[in-house]
Amino acid sequence: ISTKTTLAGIHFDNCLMNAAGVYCYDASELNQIQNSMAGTFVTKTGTVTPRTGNQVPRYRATHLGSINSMGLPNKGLQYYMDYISQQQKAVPHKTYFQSIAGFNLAEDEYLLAQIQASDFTGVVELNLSCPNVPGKPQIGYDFETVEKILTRVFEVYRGPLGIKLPPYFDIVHFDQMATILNQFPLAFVNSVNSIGNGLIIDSLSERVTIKPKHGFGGIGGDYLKPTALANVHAFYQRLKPSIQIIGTGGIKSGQDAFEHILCGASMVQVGTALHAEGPQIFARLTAELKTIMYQKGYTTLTDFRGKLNYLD
Ligand SMILES: O=C(O)c1[nH]c(=O)[nH]c(=O)c1Cl
Repeated sequence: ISTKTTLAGIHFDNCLMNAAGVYCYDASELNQIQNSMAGTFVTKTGTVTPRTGNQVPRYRATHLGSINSMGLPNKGLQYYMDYISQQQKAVPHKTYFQSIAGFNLAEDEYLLAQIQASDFTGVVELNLSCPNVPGKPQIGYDFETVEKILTRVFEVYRGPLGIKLPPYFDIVHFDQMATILNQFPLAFVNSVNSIGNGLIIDSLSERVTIKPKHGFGGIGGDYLKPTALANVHAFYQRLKPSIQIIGTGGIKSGQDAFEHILCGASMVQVGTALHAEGPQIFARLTAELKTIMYQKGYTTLTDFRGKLNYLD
């Protein structure tokens, strides 16, 4: 029984990995993912220059998930490129993901030009969905801008590249986004990022739980799972077969991973639960997923990927 997968024509021994932003801020955290059962890692979204991010407390977990308004704290693209360059030499049989975000089209072009000019042989995840940079809109909800960015991106970048999208909540939005995305040679679409601008309250103290943005922040975990599964399946149904799906949101058990794959995911990313449990979670999730596959008589992910049944 194998949980291996292929994405962008590249083989991964395991379909489980971290979600950008969790356990991937610096070399210490990335080493822990690298030394876990995860199939690979994605870096914290890298920007043109390092960022300290928003004021703490900026992350809070509840028994049902998490809220965060980190504000894109990161070491800057070059730090992550240097780390991946080192890992490509030290552990060459794995392929790594670099998450990036520019604050405008020029920055997107600059980041991609830097990667193109480097020895990077991995996969780029362009984050179009950070909800927590005050004053900056969620690009993923501005369809015209998404199309403009992707047009330029594929004029300048030639390697495998996918995008991280916010969750959508309207069937027509799935249709409109899929129509736009199907124009481009995307390697994948990663659905979903956190549900933007939720609010979790401590009713005892009658206060919000994180400092930035009056307590508003991206929602992850159990709260997010039904939305994540819907976005994974909606895009799986609508996108051309060459654009694969990475499923992110609400994965804390082998069953959750199984459900994302049943909805069409080729790779699954773990955020909130990884933050709570640590990198040993990948051993647990892999074992649980294999047990489910065994019980159902499946030996590979292709036996059930995308084969969700309807009631009609
Ligand atoms: O506040 C953040 O750093 C953040 N937080 C999220 O929940 N998703 C993102 O894409 C980012 Cl960039």
